[in-house]
Amino acid sequence: MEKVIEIMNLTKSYGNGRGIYDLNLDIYKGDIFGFLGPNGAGKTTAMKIMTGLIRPEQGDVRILGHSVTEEYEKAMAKVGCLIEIAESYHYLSAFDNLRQLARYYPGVDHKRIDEVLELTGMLKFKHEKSKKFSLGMKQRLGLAAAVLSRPQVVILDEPLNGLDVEGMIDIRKMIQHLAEKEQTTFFISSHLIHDVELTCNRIGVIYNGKILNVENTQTILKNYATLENYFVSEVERNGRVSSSAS
Ligand SMILES: Nc1ncnc2c1ncn2[C@@H]1O[C@H](COP(=O)(O)OP(=O)(O)OP(=O)(O)O)[C@@H](O)[C@H]1O
Repeated sequence: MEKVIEIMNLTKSYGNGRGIYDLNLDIYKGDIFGFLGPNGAGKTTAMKIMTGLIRPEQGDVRILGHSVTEEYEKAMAKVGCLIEIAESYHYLSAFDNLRQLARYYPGVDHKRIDEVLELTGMLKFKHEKSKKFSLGMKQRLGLAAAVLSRPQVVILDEPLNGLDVEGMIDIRKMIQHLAEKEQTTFFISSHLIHDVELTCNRIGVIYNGKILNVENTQTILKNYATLENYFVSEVERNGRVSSSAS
């Protein structure tokens, strides 16, 4: 199986002693990988390093064979991402926001813009200015932007932030559609245990800055019936639960 993302010995500690410690993960082509952990576990820290927003103290990340710390542009060439806030030009419509972005990608035409607006449930708001959008609509537009260029790898930090139930279902369908039809590999962080169970085919549990385990979703459900049972069991095996993913 082709390794698309390799996270090797990744370490970053903040002044307060928190952070991530010696993270190791391999993500394979076509994976919808769920990076599951409670608040403060270290998910955003790892993903900021993966997308070059902060530098690690130790270790590295390779995406499609290129080091993020040494060959940043090559590593990110085929990556779409949404980390923390979904930014947009407030005085432009959803369509015009994506048209601006499309200028950087020669293969992206108006048909593709409509396609990603449809996939994210935003087609009906195509001509509305983003300043009028709710948090969930901004998030959907951010997700449309992340997949616009048909990236081979998509890195999403808490993609369901601000989304209602319909939004969660739309985005889950979009992720599964792109993984199947465009062989896109997804790396998705979340503390929403139920959604990770329904969306992801492999799951890594991160807790207090350390990876506890990585397992196929099918195997987890076969052995533990629910992802929640597995999560609690993994956390208890590695130390008591002091907070829980919900
Ligand atoms: N800039 C910073 N300075 C100091 N501590 C930080 C900084 N950024 C994060 N931390 C700490 O590092 C730990 C990991 O934070 P991180 O944001 O990576 O967690 P997370 O898993 O993404 O959490 P959440 O689900 O709440 O977004 C937390 O304990 C947090 O308080």
